[in-house]
Amino acid sequence: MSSDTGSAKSADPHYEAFTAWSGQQGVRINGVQAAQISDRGSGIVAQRHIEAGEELVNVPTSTLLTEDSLPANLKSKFENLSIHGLLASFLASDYPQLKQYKEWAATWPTPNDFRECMPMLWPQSLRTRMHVRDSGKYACSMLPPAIGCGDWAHHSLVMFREAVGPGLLRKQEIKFQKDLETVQQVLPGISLESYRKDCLAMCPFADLFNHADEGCDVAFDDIDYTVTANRAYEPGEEVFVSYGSHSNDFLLVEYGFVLDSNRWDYVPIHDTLIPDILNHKSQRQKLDRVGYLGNYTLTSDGVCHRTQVAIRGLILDDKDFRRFVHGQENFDERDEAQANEFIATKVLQVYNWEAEEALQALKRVDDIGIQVQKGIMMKRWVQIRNMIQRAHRNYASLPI
Ligand SMILES: C[S@@+](CC[C@H](N)C(=O)[O-])C[C@H]1O[C@@H](n2cnc3c(N)ncnc32)[C@H](O)[C@@H]1O
Repeated sequence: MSSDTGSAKSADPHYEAFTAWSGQQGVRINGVQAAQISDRGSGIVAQRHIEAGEELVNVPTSTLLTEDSLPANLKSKFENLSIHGLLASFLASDYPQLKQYKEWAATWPTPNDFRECMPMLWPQSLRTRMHVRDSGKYACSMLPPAIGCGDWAHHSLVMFREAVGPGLLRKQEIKFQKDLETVQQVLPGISLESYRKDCLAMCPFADLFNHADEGCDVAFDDIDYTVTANRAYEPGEEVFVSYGSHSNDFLLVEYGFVLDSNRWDYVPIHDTLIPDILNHKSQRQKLDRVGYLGNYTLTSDGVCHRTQVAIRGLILDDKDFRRFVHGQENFDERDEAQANEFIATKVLQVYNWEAEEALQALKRVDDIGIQVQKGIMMKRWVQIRNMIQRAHRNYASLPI
């Protein structure tokens, strides 16, 4: 499930039975149906012309599978378990209450679907590689920096690894591991594979909508969950909702796919600023005092304003720095050129080098069992490289 250019065909019989079952639970479905979409499993398509503002799906809140719908004797067994953990324990268990979701469960992703798309389940050969440098061999990440743990291969960053916090994947793994340990103490027989089918709340039928960076309107209260058309749709067209304003790195770690076109996409560039800016106490304090410490990002349009401030902290004297922060800068071409030079060489060239290296290393991965995973990762690195190269045009006259 890796792209947003899929084509639709009718869903298999499981989905017909699930649609009928959803109707029996009180779910109203209007003008849309489940369909199989290449590269993203199932999805929802328009059955007929749909007008903007039409209600497409209405799900009674009482039919959602949430913490509240779990058996009391399951919940009472656990303290400090996340909702994800509780739901996963229920789905992995043999509680008789599970039987009522039989038609729904037949449409859930298989363990193999998870193995293919969720980085948490990818083998080490796709996560880490050894990088040889004059002074030795380093284990570095093949995952994009936002996802991995700061294990960059670039020489300017190797010595600052410790300063880089855990990436999105590591944070997810820490949470997962903590929940799993709690669950295994209480239910020692639980299988890891079934437990991994993780969730927060499950919403019958509406969960079939795939994500786009802009989608239908979703409203939710104590009574119902409704999806309303944000624009007109033609028959056969896929109808999306938005899971949130997420970057592709986040979508990859949490949902197992990246969008081809994502207006919310960015990459964090904190790490690349560590050697020159963030590793120096006085610079950190200076930025902290004005509220500009951390959260530095890059999009195809260039670095964010916070990054510009961080770099000005390095190249301007205190007086000019304060003026810059307050938007009263005395524009000086030399300062601008110095900042551009810093961005082009210290941020973008470093990141571009990392992307090229990771792509080369990924090309060499020839394990036949992980070609889908490799494809997703290469796609993400190519996106990152393109983002860097487009941004670079703003700061240098020659291409990277
Ligand atoms: C809520 S489900 C949507 C229904 C799902 N496609 C299915 O077959 O059951 C979310 C999952 O669908 C897939 N997905 C959603 N939007 C996608 C997209 N734009 N491109 C690729 N996969 C997508 C991802 O695997 C994601 O974890």
